[in-house]
Amino acid sequence: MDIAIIGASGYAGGDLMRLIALHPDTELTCATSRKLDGTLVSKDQPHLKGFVDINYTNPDVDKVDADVVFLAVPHTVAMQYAGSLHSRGIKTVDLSADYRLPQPIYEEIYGVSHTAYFEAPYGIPELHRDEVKGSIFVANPGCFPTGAILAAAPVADLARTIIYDSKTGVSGAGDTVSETTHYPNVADNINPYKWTQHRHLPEMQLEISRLGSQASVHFTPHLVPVTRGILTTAHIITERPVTTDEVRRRFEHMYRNEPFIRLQTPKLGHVRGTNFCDIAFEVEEGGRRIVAVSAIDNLMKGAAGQAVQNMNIICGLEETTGLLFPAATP
Ligand SMILES: NC(=O)C1=CN([C@@H]2O[C@H](COP(=O)(O)OP(=O)(O)OC[C@H]3O[C@@H](n4cnc5c(N)ncnc54)[C@H](OP(=O)(O)O)[C@@H]3O)[C@@H](O)[C@H]2O)C=CC1
Ligand SMILES: CC(=O)N[C@@H](CCC(=O)OP(=O)(O)O)C(=O)O
Repeated sequence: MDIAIIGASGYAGGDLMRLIALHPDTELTCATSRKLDGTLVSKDQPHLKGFVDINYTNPDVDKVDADVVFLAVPHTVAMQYAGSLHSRGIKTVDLSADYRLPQPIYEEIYGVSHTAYFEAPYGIPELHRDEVKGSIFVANPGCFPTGAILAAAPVADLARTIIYDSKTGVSGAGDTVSETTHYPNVADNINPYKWTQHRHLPEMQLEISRLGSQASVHFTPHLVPVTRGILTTAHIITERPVTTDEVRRRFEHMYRNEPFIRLQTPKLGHVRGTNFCDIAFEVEEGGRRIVAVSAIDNLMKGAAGQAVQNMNIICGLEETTGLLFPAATP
């Protein structure tokens, strides 16, 4: 299958190229960057030398001819491309936020009018596999929501309140340097940000309610001095006392056939560079609080890895193709 990546020079685009190069059924035929138009990809991303030997091109979406297109451009930009791809029936996985939310919520949170809205499945395959399967356009979820939703999903309907506390690596901010991501401001530091109103909160709220839960959902992210990874601690306050056995049964049942969910102590080093989401939980004495923790790589299960998982599904391939490998650790 021919693959085009719009926004290939970014962090998510870079990981997509790595995965597409190793995938047995795909060939990268188009990798776009406006700033690097005409440059050999491996000159910009030397780790891909020997794996990707095409030049970046300027994006011209009406001329994109591929079996699958990945949109790895910022939110509000993806919608400029999505309408044309959708109407031409080209299979697309959008890594931006442009199709993750109902239009009115999107417009309120992102402060823009949506110019090419249509409904798309929310691409967490573990929760929406059948919808993804029947679609040609998938909204790949946000990185924080992926880890947060998977941590609480098996017990969401038991919850009265869910409080998410996440620690994220700096690559989540993309490859643009800002004061927040400047090395001396990140190193040896932990910085909370958007304490109560992060733009990913509505994604979490919506998915938790789709799981049959009335819980109120809260979220605070922290920037930590690592490059990749998100560790999320979910404090799940329950409506009634629960037991460890009951909670264990729920986690084991929901994730019994999921190749990318591993029920084991979550550590960033064990998922780095991979599409795995590691999850563990503990029930507080008295059974009124479940502490569930997840670890993902924000650029993999949080972006490019999950996008390839979704591509495999919409293309009728084995879901794990090109994605089953362990982390390099330590
Ligand atoms: N980083 C992460 O952990 C995650 C990122 N995402 C999402 O994936 C997408 C890409 O993120 P990330 O790789 O971090 O971002 P980067 O800033 O690292 O890369 C953005 C890419 O988009 C291109 N681009 C930017 N503006 C435009 C434009 N107006 N038209 C065409 N191309 C454009 C850039 O190249 P050029 O400017 O040269 O054209 C570059 O290739 C975003 O929507 C992001 O929110 C999702 C989950 C996690
Ligand atoms: C560290 C950092 O800045 N992280 C980003 C989220 C990562 C991301 O890319 O968000 P999407 O998945 O919606 O694209 C943030 O907090 O806004």
